[in-house]
Amino acid sequence: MSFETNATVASFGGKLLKLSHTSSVIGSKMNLNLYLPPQAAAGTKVPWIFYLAGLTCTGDNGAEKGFFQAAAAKNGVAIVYPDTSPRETRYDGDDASWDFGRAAGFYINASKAPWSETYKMENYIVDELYSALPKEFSLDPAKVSIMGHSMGGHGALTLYLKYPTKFKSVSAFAPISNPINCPWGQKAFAGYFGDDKEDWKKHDATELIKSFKGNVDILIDVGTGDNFYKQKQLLPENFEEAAKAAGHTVGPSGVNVRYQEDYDHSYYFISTFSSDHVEHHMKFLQSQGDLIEF
Ligand SMILES: N[C@@H](CCC(=O)N[C@@H](CSC=O)C(=O)NCC(=O)O)C(=O)O
Repeated sequence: MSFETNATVASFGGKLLKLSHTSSVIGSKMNLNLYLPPQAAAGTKVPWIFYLAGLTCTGDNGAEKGFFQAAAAKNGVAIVYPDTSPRETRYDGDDASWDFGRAAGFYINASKAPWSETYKMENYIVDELYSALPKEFSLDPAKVSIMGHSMGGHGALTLYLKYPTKFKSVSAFAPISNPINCPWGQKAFAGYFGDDKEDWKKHDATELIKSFKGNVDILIDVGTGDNFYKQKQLLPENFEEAAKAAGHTVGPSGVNVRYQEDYDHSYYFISTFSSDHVEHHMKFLQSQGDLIEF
């Protein structure tokens, strides 16, 4: 597979590539952004982090408003910003609401028709992009981490917990932490999987942490002024409680949920803490080359 580079934008000494490709998993064209830090220019294979965006987003939201590039350039790490759903194949009702269908792919492989034909964002991330990107760009195939926001935070947590050997570390901003028990998740899972709630549990971070045996050094930030948190769409406490009951450490160096006073759900919140998240991942992704200060 090859990626087409539609634009190259200079950013913090590195380059943001606006890419498209024909996805064999999704079955149509997909767009994404890839930030390559200055250290990648010399051909050094740098570590990289997926940033999974939330409902209504494309790969542009995080790249334009997350402020990840400053910390990524300093630490010599690349950031991949995929899209949030298939775009070209259209189904009845895919635009009927902003929390299901287009731009709401939930990073799962749908099992219910018609979504099951193309809504395979899980395989798109963990198989296709995971293996194709390092073949074409200066990325180390063995040093990959994952983070995300809201629906993308659910994606990051669940993909890490499902595929712990693929990702060195995970973090999340305001993640949907227990989708089977919140309105967003219940709507999406009923639509993409049908009514078997036992099946839903396989895609729920709070359920997955109960039987997870690996490393749980997970950074999560949640704003106390986040309206979606107040409306109980995020439920981070359920994730903490399940982790604790399963014997995992809750707190620094464990499941570390930081409740950030007054912050909301927006990219003002994400950009405030984005460098903390890059630094968190760098504990697990050995830094390449010297730090660069801007
Ligand atoms: N249209 C909605 C608000 C949608 C929204 O807030 N989306 C968030 C992610 S929510 C969970 O996944 C987002 O990241 N938006 C893009 C942005 O750039 O802020 C409404 O009307 O409430």
